[in-house]
Amino acid sequence: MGKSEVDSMRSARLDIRPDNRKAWKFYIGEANNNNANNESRGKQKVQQVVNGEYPAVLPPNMELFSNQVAGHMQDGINLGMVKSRNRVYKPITKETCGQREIGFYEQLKNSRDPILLEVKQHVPKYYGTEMLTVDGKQVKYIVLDDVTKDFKEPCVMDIKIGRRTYDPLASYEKMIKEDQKYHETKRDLGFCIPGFQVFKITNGRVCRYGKDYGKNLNKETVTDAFKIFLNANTGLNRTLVMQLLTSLWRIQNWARKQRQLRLYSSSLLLVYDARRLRQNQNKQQLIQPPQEETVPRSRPTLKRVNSLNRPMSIAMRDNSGPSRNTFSGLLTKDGPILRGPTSPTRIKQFSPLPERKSGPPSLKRMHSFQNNYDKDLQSMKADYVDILDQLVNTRTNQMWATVKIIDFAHVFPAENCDQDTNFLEGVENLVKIFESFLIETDPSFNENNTEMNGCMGGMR
Ligand SMILES: Nc1ncnc2c1ncn2[C@@H]1O[C@H](COP(=O)(O)OP(=O)(O)OP(=O)(O)O)[C@@H](O)[C@H]1O
Ligand SMILES: O=P(O)(O)O[C@@H]1[C@H](O)[C@H](O)[C@@H](OP(=O)(O)O)[C@H](OP(=O)(O)O)[C@H]1O
Repeated sequence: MGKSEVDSMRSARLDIRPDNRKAWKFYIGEANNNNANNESRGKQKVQQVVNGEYPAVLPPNMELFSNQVAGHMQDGINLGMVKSRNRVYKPITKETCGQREIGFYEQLKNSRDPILLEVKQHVPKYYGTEMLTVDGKQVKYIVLDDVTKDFKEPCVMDIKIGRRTYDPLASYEKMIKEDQKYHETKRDLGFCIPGFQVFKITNGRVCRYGKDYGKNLNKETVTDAFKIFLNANTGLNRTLVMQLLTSLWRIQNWARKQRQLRLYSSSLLLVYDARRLRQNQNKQQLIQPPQEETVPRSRPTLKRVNSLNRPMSIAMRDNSGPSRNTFSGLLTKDGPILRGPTSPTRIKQFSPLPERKSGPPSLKRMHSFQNNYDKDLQSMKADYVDILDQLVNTRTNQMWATVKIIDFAHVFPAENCDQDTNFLEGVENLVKIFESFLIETDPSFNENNTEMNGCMGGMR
């Protein structure tokens, strides 16, 4: 995104004086650091700035959830998410949708079905429902684990999955209304971005981007949105991208297998801790030689990699090679599962805190771009395994980024036992974008990319 675009969006910044009655969902720009985890801040202020800017009269120990980035907010008409300690409370305002969502969580709670047991790992923990008195009215809430609870500076992005975001019972008007929203990204990518917040690692300020920003994105500018979210202005962080991809690959793998659900209008919630990112970046700066620090990581030459068709998802590519041992997209606590010619195999026994013997994976493209590129991806994958090993198999507190599936208000049973392509395609496109970021974080990417640009100009 160019500076002028950022500036023009900044001009849309919302005045956060108490008498301002606009919801922050229209807000784009910087706000005070009103991190909900920062208990020293006044509750009243948090309630004014976030979640629709309408303070609600809440039960004691409850407050508006300041890390809510999308969905229905406290705005004078709708109720927003509230929180208490480590739990968030989602109000049931539409009876049918609410019952459907409760039904889904209850089904997960009681099921022994392997597919449901697997997806349970990717949804927030469910604590049942509770009645609360809000603004003098009795309201039923779904109680969930707050997925931002362990993060000091939670960066949160809501990505609504699917070209189609209405369910089979939607009215004609609802279908039209949904199809008109976030039109370009839904049509071209199968997902849209209704909102996100990011703590800038450079100054600790929180920036929020609402639905109006998301509705104007297209398949090119969506990359800018991700880079803003990932704090990439000082360079994309490889560990961050890898952690998010680890979750995304697992969700993708589940979505490829499952044949029993249709997830309409569900979201993937990407969360990470900017505090940990800052620490990680600082550590990197101490280890890396100074000249590497000055090399810009993101260059305009990324177009080829960012194409939705290329590269194919690494995990998808793996599934297509019957004669090779390849990453299946399935990670277990014992490490990634590889798919061989006959049966799934585990490529290596992971030991805690392994040492990387060689340097980071690199792309080498000397002659044919196509051939070497494919091989490069394969060999890079072996190196990713080392990183995955560190991320997945060691202490969980080393994880400071994850992805959860949320919002099951429009979940339906699958009628013909086939894939939920509407959900799957959105996830796969998202995975491809993050895989392109992973390649971009390869230390030798820029070097090789520059080499390639000399002889491959026509390819872009
Ligand atoms: N378990 C959770 N932990 C942390 N934040 C959450 C959690 N669940 C939801 N949120 C926050 O609340 C927002 C809205 O959640 P959700 O999509 O479930 O609500 P909704 O009102 O049904 O949304 P929509 O208007 O898209 O139907 C999310 O974007 C996210 O910021
Ligand atoms: O992103 P936007 O522009 O806010 O669009 C809203 C979004 O699609 C919600 O998912 C939807 O709620 P449901 O999922 O409950 O249908 C809501 O419908 P609503 O206006 O009927 O509440 C839409 O307005």
